[in-house]
Amino acid sequence: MKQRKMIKLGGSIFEQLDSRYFKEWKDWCDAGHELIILHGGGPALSAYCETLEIESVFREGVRVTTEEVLLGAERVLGGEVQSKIVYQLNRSDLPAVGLTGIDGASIGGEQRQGLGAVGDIRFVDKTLFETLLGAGYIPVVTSLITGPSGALNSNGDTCAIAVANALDVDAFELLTDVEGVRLDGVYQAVVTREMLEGGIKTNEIHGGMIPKVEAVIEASKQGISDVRIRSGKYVTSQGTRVKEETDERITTNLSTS
Ligand SMILES: Nc1ncnc2c1ncn2[C@@H]1O[C@H](COP(=O)(O)OP(=O)(O)O)[C@@H](O)[C@H]1O
Ligand SMILES: CC(=O)N[C@@H](CCC(=O)OP(=O)(O)O)C(=O)O
Repeated sequence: MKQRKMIKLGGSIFEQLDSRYFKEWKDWCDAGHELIILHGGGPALSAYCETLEIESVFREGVRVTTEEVLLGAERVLGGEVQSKIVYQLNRSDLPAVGLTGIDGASIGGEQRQGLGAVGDIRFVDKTLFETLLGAGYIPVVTSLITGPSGALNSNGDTCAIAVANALDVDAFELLTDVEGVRLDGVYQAVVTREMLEGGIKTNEIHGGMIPKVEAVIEASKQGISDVRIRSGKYVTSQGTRVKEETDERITTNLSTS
């Protein structure tokens, strides 16, 4: 049966992504399944800001987005980063189309108070994504969304789970620069939602890992069966899988190479 997978490609990883992922995705698509990619680009945006001597300020992993930072986000996330990803996919025989949440007013929201042009997602209109998927394309989306008076900057992980929910995906995978979620000092192969919530409370899960963990908790609550945070550096990494509530099996092996 045809399955649908959402991959969130972290900005921390896309420059060092294991090229064998393209083969994994090609095999997935060749088997008749569908793929949608949502990408960030936080480090590239911070580098752009540094060049212009704009300070990058984050509050709990969320970038304070002044008007000049927003312009940078449009240039860097929707421009430079996205075209590189789309180019690489096309070159790997994976037909990709780059989009933001402004295209087709596909992702919309409200401005969050106190952080400048940061957007909280209120709706996802899946029409454009479904049209592209139905025509055999891989939508490659970044987390700029439609606000009441222009573009707003959203967190990539939060955006990924919102789109994944709207598209009713079967698998939700976040690729980042670490091999999974570290709890009690160890990268975990399988975790429960309770373990993740505990890790946020104790602060062992912090910074950019917080929106990822919140996204996988939400994915698990929505009943998505295959939910994981995985290293983009090694295609062999199985990462951290969120245990299904009904699944009693515990996997202990965590492989990276
Ligand atoms: N408990 C944790 N386990 C793993 N990584 C963590 C944890 N807490 C914080 N992190 C940090 O989260 C980072 C990944 O988040 P982020 O840099 O935003 O990635 P991305 O650009 O892929 O979205 C890791 O590099 C790591 O430093
Ligand atoms: C509001 C907010 O924080 N937006 C993020 C969007 C990019 C992102 O999420 O990039 P990663 O996937 O690399 O973390 C930012 O400006 O950095």
